[in-house]
Amino acid sequence: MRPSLLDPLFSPITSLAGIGPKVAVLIEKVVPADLGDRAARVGDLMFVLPNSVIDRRNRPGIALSAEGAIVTLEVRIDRHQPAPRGNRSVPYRVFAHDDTGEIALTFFHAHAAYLEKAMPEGEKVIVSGRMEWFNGRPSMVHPDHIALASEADKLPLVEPVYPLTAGLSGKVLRRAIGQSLERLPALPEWLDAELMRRQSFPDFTAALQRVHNPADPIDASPENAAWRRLAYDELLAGQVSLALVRAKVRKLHGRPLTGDGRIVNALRAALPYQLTGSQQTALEEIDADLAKPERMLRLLQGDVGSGKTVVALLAMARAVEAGGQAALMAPTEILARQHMATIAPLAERVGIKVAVLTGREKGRDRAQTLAGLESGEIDIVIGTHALFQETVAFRDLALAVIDEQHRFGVHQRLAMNAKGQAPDMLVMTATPIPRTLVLTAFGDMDVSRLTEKPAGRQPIRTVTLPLERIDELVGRVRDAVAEGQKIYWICPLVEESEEVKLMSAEDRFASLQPVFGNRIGIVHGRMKGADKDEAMRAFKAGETRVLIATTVIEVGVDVPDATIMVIEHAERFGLAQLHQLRGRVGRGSKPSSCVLLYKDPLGETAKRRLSVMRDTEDGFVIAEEDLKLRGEGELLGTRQSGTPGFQVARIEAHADLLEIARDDARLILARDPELVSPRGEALRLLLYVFGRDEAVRLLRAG
Ligand SMILES: Nc1ncnc2c1ncn2[C@@H]1O[C@H](COP(=O)(O)OP(=O)(O)OP(=O)(O)O)[C@@H](O)[C@H]1O
Repeated sequence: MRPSLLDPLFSPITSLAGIGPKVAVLIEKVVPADLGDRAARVGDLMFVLPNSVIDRRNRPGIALSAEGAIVTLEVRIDRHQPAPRGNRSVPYRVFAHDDTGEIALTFFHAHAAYLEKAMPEGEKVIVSGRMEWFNGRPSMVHPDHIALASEADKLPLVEPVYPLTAGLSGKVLRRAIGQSLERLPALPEWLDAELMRRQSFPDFTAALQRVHNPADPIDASPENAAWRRLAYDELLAGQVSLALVRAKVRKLHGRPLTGDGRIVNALRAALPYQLTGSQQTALEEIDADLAKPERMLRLLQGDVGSGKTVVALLAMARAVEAGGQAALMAPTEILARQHMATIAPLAERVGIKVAVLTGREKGRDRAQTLAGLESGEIDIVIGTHALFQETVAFRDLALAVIDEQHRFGVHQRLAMNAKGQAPDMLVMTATPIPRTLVLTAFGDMDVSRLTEKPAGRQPIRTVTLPLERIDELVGRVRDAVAEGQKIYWICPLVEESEEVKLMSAEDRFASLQPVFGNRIGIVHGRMKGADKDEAMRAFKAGETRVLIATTVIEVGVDVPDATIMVIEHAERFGLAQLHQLRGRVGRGSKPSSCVLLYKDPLGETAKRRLSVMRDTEDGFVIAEEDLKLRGEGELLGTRQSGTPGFQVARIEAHADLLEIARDDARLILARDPELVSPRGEALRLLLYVFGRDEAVRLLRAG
């Protein structure tokens, strides 16, 4: 049971002043925690850390302020010049001066009453914002801060800048974060005093305060002791939790799984292709693990399109051959059904019975599947997380395959499994993460890598095209359809509150339908499950040739004869996502291409991302570039800043802490395996603070 001390951090953010359900949805987008199905909590807000700071200590005076610089000015207000009635293009101007010169403070669509109150004529006022020159005269358009000189202490000197999303203002977010810090209870120290001294770590609360209320820009940087302290806490929580999971998982006895090869060989013979060398090697490694009496905990890592599914299938076939059952858990419903569609025909040819189980299976079908799993009549079940969350009883689950694609946080699921039966575990990931990250995200699992693509694949030709030239593109797509090709056309998710006008998937569908008639389909997240299935089926079968889609198709969708991928507003997507999306084509033997449609003007980071995409198809190279470009925070709706799987730690800045945390965790658990000493008790709190509840539950009296 979670100590009630922590309750304030676990209440929903809507319990904060000024946060209604709508704002809450926006805040959930910038919260770095992997929220999964849950709503954001007050405690998640503490870890929304600044991307950068604005230094407002620069007070050069009007005449000496450089154009474009952020400055703070103490001025006397001379005169208000309201905008003329009925002409909204002329701004409201406030003229003011200091000892060095004069300035015009400019406001569009201004609220006159507010401005008069904030800047009374004749008064001294402090304004802070970006200096501009207009018609040769100093001006400031919409100062960020305005305060009477007598209330100067209300102005932040160094202001943190947080990641934002359309519709969410920095002010609202800052207030919410401020409230979360106020609710933080006094917590006992969980770190070793000697380590804190050596690293100059402040205590947890002080560290959060310093990062959110920097007195100097350095206070809010990841290299600073305050941020490093928080990163260390997170890494330690991760390492302790992994160590706990591992200890429990390994304790549960496994059993050797071997077979006579009858089913596996028949399956291999039924495949329409030869396995690649690395598929072959991965299977040998898996077979060797399965044959051992200990439990298998293996990660199968392979870039998009490298052919992980068939490896999973053959591993599951081995488990079945050995007399057990197997389960495959997919990250999305579409993917679960797709796996079902590819696996079922092959499996049935060799006498394996397969069923699908997701939240959508209801009534008699569901009851039948559940009964089949319990009796052992069903050999392999494919589903979503519903598989493990519910009380699905197996006769004898021998192997669980978890298709993580590019999600992280697998040890929650491992922990869940540590309680029940003790199946061998194979985790599949398409994220080409560097070794250090494998260690932190997955612990010391054994790793198999698919390093080559199936034979006969051709490179994908990637081009970038400005949105204005969309007509040319439509012409080319029309030709491609006439030749019998299949085209994905991806549109970004659009929020209702979005100010910038973007084409949504539905708008794009409507605009292209006159061109393509009944050869065009659409699939997006808000459609009903059955409609999504139908759209995918029609595209797969070739009834539709152009599929307009949102990123619901990003993960793992496999239509091998699709050859063109159009990504609209490519500048809005992260590199990892672009790579995943592009990986939907180039999966067969025909040449494929990817068109990145972008809207000018492109920011520096976006430009860089698109050029990386043009230059390489190598997932590892892309992952590394991605890490470098992260944190620049110009993306919408995606958690961009930081290292995937972490809220606070940045692998570039904190890699040195990782090893220390790992050794620390080992030492702690060697001395106090159930975390019952005073420090152990404090560490339990740390685990909760970083969302490692599953790990605490594995402890005695957890
Ligand atoms: N050895 C092989 N030779 C030829 N084709 C193969 C081979 N292995 C797999 N394939 C085919 O390659 C395609 C991609 O395989 P699969 O869907 O398993 O990829 P994946 O690794 O899951 O990639 P992603 O992460 O992009 O979903 C499938 O159409 C599959 O049938």
